Amino acid sequence: MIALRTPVSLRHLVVAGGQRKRCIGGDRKRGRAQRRHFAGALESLWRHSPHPRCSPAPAAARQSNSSWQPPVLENTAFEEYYKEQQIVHEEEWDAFMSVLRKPLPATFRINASCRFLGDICSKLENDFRRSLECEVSDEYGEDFISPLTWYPGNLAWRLNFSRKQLRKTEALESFHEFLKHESEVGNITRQEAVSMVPPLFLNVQPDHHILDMCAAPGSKTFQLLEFIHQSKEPGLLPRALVIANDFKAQRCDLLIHNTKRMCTANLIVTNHDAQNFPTCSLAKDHSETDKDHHKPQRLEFDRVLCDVPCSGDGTIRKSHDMWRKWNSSMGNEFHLLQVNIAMRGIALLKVGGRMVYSTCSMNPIENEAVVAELLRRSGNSVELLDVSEELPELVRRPGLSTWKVNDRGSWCQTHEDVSHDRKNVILPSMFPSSKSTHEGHAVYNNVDAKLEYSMSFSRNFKIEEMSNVNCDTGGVSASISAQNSDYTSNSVGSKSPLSRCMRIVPHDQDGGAFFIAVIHKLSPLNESQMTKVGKTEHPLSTARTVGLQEQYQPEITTPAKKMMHQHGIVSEGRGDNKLPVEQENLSVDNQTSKHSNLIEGKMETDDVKYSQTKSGDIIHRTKLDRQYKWKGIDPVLFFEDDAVIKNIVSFFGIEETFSLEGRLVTRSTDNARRIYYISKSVQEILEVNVQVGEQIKIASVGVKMFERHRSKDGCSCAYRLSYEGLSLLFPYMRKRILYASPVDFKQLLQCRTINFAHFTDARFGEEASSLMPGCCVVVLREGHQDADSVAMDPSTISIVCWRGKSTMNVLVSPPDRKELLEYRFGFKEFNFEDEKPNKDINGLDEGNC
Ligand SMILES: C[S@@+](CC[C@H](N)C(=O)[O-])C[C@H]1O[C@@H](n2cnc3c(N)ncnc32)[C@H](O)[C@@H]1O
Repeated sequence: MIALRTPVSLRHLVVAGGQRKRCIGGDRKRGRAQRRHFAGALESLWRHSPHPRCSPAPAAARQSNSSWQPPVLENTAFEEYYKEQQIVHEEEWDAFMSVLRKPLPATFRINASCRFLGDICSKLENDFRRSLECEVSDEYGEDFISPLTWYPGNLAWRLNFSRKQLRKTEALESFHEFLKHESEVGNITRQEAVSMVPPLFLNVQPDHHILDMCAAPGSKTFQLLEFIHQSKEPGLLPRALVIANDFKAQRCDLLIHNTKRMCTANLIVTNHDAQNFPTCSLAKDHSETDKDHHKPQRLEFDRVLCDVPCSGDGTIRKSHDMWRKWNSSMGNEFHLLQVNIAMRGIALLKVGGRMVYSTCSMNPIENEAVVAELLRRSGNSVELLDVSEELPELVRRPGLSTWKVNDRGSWCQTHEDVSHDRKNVILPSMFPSSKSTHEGHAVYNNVDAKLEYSMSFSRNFKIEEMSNVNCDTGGVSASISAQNSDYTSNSVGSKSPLSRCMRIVPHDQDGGAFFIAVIHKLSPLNESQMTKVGKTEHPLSTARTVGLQEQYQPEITTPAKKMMHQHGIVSEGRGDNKLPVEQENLSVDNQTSKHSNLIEGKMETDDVKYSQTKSGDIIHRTKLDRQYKWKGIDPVLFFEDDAVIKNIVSFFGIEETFSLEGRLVTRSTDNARRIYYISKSVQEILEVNVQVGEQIKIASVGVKMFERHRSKDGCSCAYRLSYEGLSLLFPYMRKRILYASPVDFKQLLQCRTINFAHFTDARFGEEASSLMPGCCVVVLREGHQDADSVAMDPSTISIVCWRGKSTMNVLVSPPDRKELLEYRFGFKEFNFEDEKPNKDINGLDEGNC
C-alpha cells in the first residue's frame, strides 16, 4: 500500500512562502509565479492521482494563493486543428485525447558506458523491481517498473507513474533517491522515452564524427557520448567525437553541466546559430602542403543529429502550460528555421553519412513539410531512408502525405489559397503540393495517395509492402535538381516518400509524441543548393524565433538550474575571468568532482605569473583576447608550457606512451588554472579551427585533468590531478600511487581526511607519511600483484587524494564517494547532505577520523 507524503506537499508551499521573504525586486514576481506553480502542481497531482489519498485538499492550495486556478487540459483550437490535419484516425480520436490528459509515465536510461553498469541493473531488478513490486502493485500494477522493449540492451526503463507521483509517494522514496543520485553521477539519465529514439537511428560507430546541431539540454548528446564510449579499453579513447551545439548561451551552460557527467575528452560544446554552423574549410594551397593527408581539411560529419527547435506540442502531457499556450500559428513560425537548420546539416554531412531530423511536435508543418522541402532542395543528393527494419519493437506510424496549412483560422490547401499579404509568411514550402521535376521523386507520383493515407494508420508498416515504391533517387543532373522547389501544382498530396518518416503517437505506447526522419546523403550538394542554404531568409528573424521558442518551451527549470547555481557552472569559455559569486565565495572544499569546480580557493593562486606559451606571457594573452573574434567567449589555447608539462610528467611519472603533445588546452582568461585533456580527434578539429581563424566558437572542450593548487605543504608540482580525468591518465601513471586495504580505503571515502597514524594498516600510514606532500592516487588494493595489472584492469578503483602535513585527504566529490561506497562496499547509509566543506587544505591536518 502506498501513502502520499502530504507533509512534502505542504513543505513545498512553505518553501515557496519562505522564498518570498528572501526575494527582492524582480525576484518577488518570480516568487509569486513559483507559488502559483506549486499550487497548480498540487491541483494537478490531485486531478491525476490514481489514489484518492494522493489528493491534497485543493482548498489548502487555494488559501496559499487566491488566484489559483485548476489547470485546464483543454484547447478547442488544438483539437480542431489536429482533427482537420487527421493526425490520427477518427475512431482513435478519443483514445488519443484521453492519453494526452493523463500524466506521462516517468522513464530513464542507464548509461551504457558507466563503470557500475552491472550493479545498477541488478539493483533495479532486485532491490526495486522485485521488492517494491509487492508494496506498490495494488496501485501501479504488477509491472510498475519495466524495461522499454525497443531500447537495446534493456537499458531504458519505464515506470507506471509520473515523475510527480514518484516524488510524492512514500513507498517510492528510496527509489526516487536512487534515481536522483545516479543521475547526479552520470549513471542514469532521466529522459522521456520518445526523446531517446532519434540517436538510435543514427547507427553511431566508434570512429564517427557527430554533430548535434541543437543539443541543449543535452540528453541526446549524452546518449551519443555513451555510444562512442561503450567499448573503450582503460586509458584508450575512441576515434569518434561529438560536437554539441546550441544557439542560446544559457542553454549551452546547461548542456555543459549535463555532459560533464560523462567525463569525456571527445566532446566540443559550441555556441552557434545552427543555420550558419561554420564549415572550417582549409584553403586548397594549405591542404596541398599539409603532409598529413588523414587530417581533416574541412569540417564534415559522418552523423548529424538535427533535433530542431519546435513548438513542442508532443510534450503536452508533461507541459500543462502547453494547453493554454497552444495556437495554430506555432508550427508555421518554426517551419523555415527548421528547414534552414536541416539544410545546413545536410551540407555538413559527409557523402554516405546519415542525418536524423526530429521534433517533439505533432504538427506536419514542422515535420513532413520540412522533410519534403529538404528533399526538394537537395534533389538527388539525399534520400529519405526506410528504417522500418531498425528497432522493430518500437511502435511507430508512417509520416503523413497530406496536410493543410492554417493561417489565422483559415485553412489553405495550396499556396495559391493564401491571401496576398500573407504570402511571405505562409510559405510555399509549408504545403505538401509540389510539381517536382525530379526523376527520383517522380517515382512516388505513382503512389496512390489513398494507399499512403490508409497506411498511415497501420502500425510498423514495411516499406517493401508498398508495391511500387522505389527509393532510388540517382541519375538526376544537377541542373534538374536545382529546379526542385517548384510549388505550382494544385495537387494536395506530397510527391516525396514521406511515409518513410516516423510518427510516434502518445496512445500507442503511453508516451509522448515525436517525429523522426532519417536522411542519407548520396552526393555533395551542388553549388546552387549550397547557396540556397545560405540565402534563405526567414520572415521572422532568428532572434524572434528563438524568442518564440522560449515562449513555448518550458524554461530550464529548477533542479538543473539550482545545481548549476550551486556548483557555479557557467560556460567555461564565457565571461570575463570572473567566477560566479557563489563559486568565488566558496571556501576551499577538499573535493573535486565532475559536477563541480569546488576545489578552487586556497588550493590555487592567481598571483602565479603564468606564461601561456613558450614565448607568450600575460600581456601576450591580453592582446590575443582583444584579437579574438568571439566576444564573450574565451579562446581555447593549446597549453604548451614545456617546463610545467615536464614537471607534471616527472612528478606523476606519466609514461611517454600517454600522448600529451597538442592534447592539453586551457582557456585564455583561466590563467592556466585548469588544464583540459582532449582526444586526438578533438585536437585535429581545434588545429583546423586555428588555421581557419577560429571559426568555431567553443564554449567547452575536453575533460579537466590538472588543476593548479596553492597549497603551502611544500609540494614540488604546481598542479594536482582532477578526479574527472583520472581514469584516463591512471593506466599511464607510475608515481604517486599508494595501495590501501579495503578497510582503509572505505574509511577514507567515509571520513575524507585521515591522520596517517589512524590507518588500520600501519604500513599504509607509514607509506603515506613518507610520500612527499602533494597530490597522489590511492588505489583499492585487491588481488593485484603488480602495478601493470592494476593499471590495465578496468575494475580498478582509484581516487585522487592530497597528502597533507599529517593527513591523507580525499579529493572526490560526495556523490562520487557515495557511489564508490555503495557499489564497491555495499555501504548504503552514507549521507553527505550535512557534510561541511573543509575550510582549508592545511586545516585538514586535524583529520576527521
Ligand atoms: C528541441 S531542443 C533540443 C533538445 C536536445 N536535442 C536534447 O535532446 O536535449 C532545441 C534546442 O535548439 C536550440 N536552438 C534554437 N534555435 C537554434 C538555432 N538557430 N541554432 C542552434 N540551436 C538552436 C534551443 O536553444 C534548444 O536548446
